[in-house]
Amino acid sequence: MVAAEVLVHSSADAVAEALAARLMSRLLEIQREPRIPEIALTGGRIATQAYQRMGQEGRSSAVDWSRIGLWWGDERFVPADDDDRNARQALSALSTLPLDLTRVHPMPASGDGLDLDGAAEAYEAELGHTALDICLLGMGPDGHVASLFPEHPSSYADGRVIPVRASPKPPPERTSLTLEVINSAAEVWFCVTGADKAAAARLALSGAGPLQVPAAGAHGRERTLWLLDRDAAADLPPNLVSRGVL
Ligand SMILES: O=C(O)[C@H](O)[C@@H](O)[C@H](O)[C@H](O)COP(=O)(O)O
Repeated sequence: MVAAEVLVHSSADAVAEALAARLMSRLLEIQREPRIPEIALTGGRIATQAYQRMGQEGRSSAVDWSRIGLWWGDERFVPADDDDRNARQALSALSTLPLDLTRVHPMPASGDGLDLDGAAEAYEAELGHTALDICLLGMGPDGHVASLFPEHPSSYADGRVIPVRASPKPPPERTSLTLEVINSAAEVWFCVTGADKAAAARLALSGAGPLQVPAAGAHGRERTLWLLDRDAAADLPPNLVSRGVL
């Protein structure tokens, strides 16, 4: 497994700014190969702030927004027009960009004609074995990533896309990629801010078990990047941060 790179920024805003800049730069690099980047997006405040920044600055960048595949790491199983939908938040932030919607793959919403199991199955079929270039992840204060929660059936489930019931964080019904898919991505990028994440960040970066701390089990094949603010990094061992590498 490649060592995690740990980068600490001065504030949550700086993490969002860095995430947006890094994403745009990496998208451009992949397009120049030339290839269509396939990216799994996350929900969460910082990622959404980064998407807003991309929505504002992206048009003047050299990124070809019509040649990007967008997927989601997890989704709340609520109606498509519910503001809680990760996809709705991201796509509203990115609405200024000329995305090719045939390459945009939100997870099914409730009311789309599928029950929760059917929604997970349909997304698994749609995703197939798409080679994800980057999987973005937030992390909850409990160490959850996507909708894989500690000591919860979601963290034990087999499969590539799973239905999640009785989520400890509302809403209770969700769909989620599993670690099998997340860890097949070339790169996994975490964006984690706030003092309430400090303990989980320490555990995740110190070899905790993935059933107890799902974030500990997420890593990219080629790169695992942690973008944190000072508050979230406060409990990390100093050697980890100063060397910048685990
Ligand atoms: O589906 C969800 O409930 C969220 O997407 C959640 O998984 C989020 O990514 C983390 O809780 C981090 O969120 P913040 O970055 O806003 O703290």
